[in-house]
Amino acid sequence: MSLYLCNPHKYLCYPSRAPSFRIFVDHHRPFSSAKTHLASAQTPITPVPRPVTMPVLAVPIATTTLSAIEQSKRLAAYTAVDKHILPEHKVIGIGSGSTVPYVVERIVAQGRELNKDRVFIPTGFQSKELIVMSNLNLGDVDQFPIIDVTIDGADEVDLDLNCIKGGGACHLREKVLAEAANTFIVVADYRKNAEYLGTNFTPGVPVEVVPFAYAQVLRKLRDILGSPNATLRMAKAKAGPVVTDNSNFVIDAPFPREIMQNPSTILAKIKMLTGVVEVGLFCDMAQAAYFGNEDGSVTVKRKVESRVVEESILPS
Ligand SMILES: O=C[C@H](O)[C@H](O)[C@H](O)COP(=O)(O)O
Repeated sequence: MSLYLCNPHKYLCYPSRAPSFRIFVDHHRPFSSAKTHLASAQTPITPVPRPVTMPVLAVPIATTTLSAIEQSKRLAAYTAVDKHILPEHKVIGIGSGSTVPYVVERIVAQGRELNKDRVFIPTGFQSKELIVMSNLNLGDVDQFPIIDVTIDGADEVDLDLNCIKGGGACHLREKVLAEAANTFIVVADYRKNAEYLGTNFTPGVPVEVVPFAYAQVLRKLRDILGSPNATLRMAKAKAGPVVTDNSNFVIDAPFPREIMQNPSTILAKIKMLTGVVEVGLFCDMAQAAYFGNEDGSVTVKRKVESRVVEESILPS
């Protein structure tokens, strides 16, 4: 079998290893409806032009002087890519948020030769655009259900590497890609490195719900599960609620410290509410978290035989 990944900008097709038929990956369809086309080995390769001309390699990172927080995000992202995105890794999950553009920037810097045989799986609209605009090969998790490494941001990470995610409402796809990955790595600035979840990130646990069930889920979160201030997340520049990439709503449910000390317990309870699609608590999923610090060092927390060890990488 040959895998041909059509590059949307240069219209090149890259063959993979096993010969017998070709799979064409159409970069221009929304990833949710991406289709794989089978063709005989003799079929000519037909490029699919992007309907709108977009700049190549336009990873949206400010070129002006970076703030301390942005530098910390970049430091974490660069260090994690250097340690975990190795030449043998061919299927790579790309998370969402403001730290992830630095991940993509560092991957692009590994060079065309390494990246031409790789496929990158997005966790949402933002990361799909990042991948396409960086001239990397786009795939989806239904085509590549086993991912070598997924790197993603987090809203907060606790002592045991449990995470709150979903501040950008991407946690459903993010969790699927984290689960699909042999290695799931988190990158963040120093503000996200906490003892308990909910310490600095106070809006609460993001809960994706199907729209028609939101009122019932909200009521149960408030009255039964102990989050009296749970609220439906409202959009900033649109009247009405935030609508996710999967056409759902998001409830933010803050819980008191005693509940957040056992995130997997509350995760299971929320997940059992009918109408809940996914919960932004990632328990026991990350193998390592990289936190960029203001002094230029990186704090690394990683799992070693089910224990979490912490080390510091000092600025060179
Ligand atoms: O839904 C959004 C994601 O979970 C993000 O990865 C998370 O919000 C962290 O984003 P940032 O890197 O911007 O802090």
